[in-house]
Amino acid sequence: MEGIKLYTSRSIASYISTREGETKFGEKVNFISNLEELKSSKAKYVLFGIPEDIGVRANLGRPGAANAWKSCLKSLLNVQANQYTKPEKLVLLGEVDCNELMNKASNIAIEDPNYIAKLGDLVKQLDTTVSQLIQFIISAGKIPIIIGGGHNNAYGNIKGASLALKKPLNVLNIDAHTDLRTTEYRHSGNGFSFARNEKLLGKYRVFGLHQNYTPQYIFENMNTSANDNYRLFEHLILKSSEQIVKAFREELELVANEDFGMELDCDAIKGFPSSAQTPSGFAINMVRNFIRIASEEEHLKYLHICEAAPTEQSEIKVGKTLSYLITDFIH
Ligand SMILES: N=CN[C@@H](CCC(=O)O)C(=O)O
Repeated sequence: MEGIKLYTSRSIASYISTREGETKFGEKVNFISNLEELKSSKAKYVLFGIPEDIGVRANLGRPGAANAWKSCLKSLLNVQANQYTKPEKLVLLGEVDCNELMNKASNIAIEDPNYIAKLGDLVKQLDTTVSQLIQFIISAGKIPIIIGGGHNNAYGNIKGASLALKKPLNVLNIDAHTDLRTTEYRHSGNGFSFARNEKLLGKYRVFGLHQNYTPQYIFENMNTSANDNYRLFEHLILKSSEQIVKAFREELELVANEDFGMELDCDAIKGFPSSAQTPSGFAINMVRNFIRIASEEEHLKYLHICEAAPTEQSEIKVGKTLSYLITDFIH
């Protein structure tokens, strides 16, 4: 398959700070030298990154999501390998090679009247690689964990999973936004619209949607849709932690009786460095609960965490948060 950079223990060695008497996550994680090896691997989960923010730029958002994967790796590989973190359950696959597409995106002048359309074409090319990779991993009987990148990659995830399973896929999305925008061009705000139009998406639920950032036409479409629905963050604000967890479990029940994908847009997390950062949202620890609860579902087919956009100052916070979420998921 083209467009994938596979990692080896050597290629990531410089990220690991070893310590005598201790074993780090990066020293115990599994690697593969070609994709076919996944089929015989004992690991249940396959982790890879998509270091791009082309879809975010095409959606006029704040770039930076391209750096989330590197921040994640730097932290994750230095987590302790112990009875709780379980690196042996994971294949560290590598990354979708986004260099060429990112360079092309940077060479499009923002004054170009077709700026967004041209970025959208690049997002479509990325969609092809992401969907092929997801289809391959799920067909091999593994659960992909995808670290974005923009939320545009939800489309590739859903398409790949749907092709592997030969049916539309349910999705639960923890997100401040629906990403059901109109479909003139591909970008990070319309991955679910494209998946819906192409009949790849089954039931779609958005958990923690922010009323301030959802256009009225999207509310109207969702209110009349048999398959799309949402729970507003504003309806959860006054609830206790137990009630919020209960609400999450209720949402999960609505999708998890069939195969489903789990999406987490980091802009749902309060004050988190992300493409559409907001001061209001779920606490990190609450999101850790959500991921752990979801991970127990037998029909869960993938986890996608996207739109984290670290700066130099916030790199450690982002990397550690993503690492917690990954280890919570594979525990
Ligand atoms: N994936 C993010 N989608 C949001 C972005 C909002 C923003 O950048 O402000 C959306 O299109 O609504």
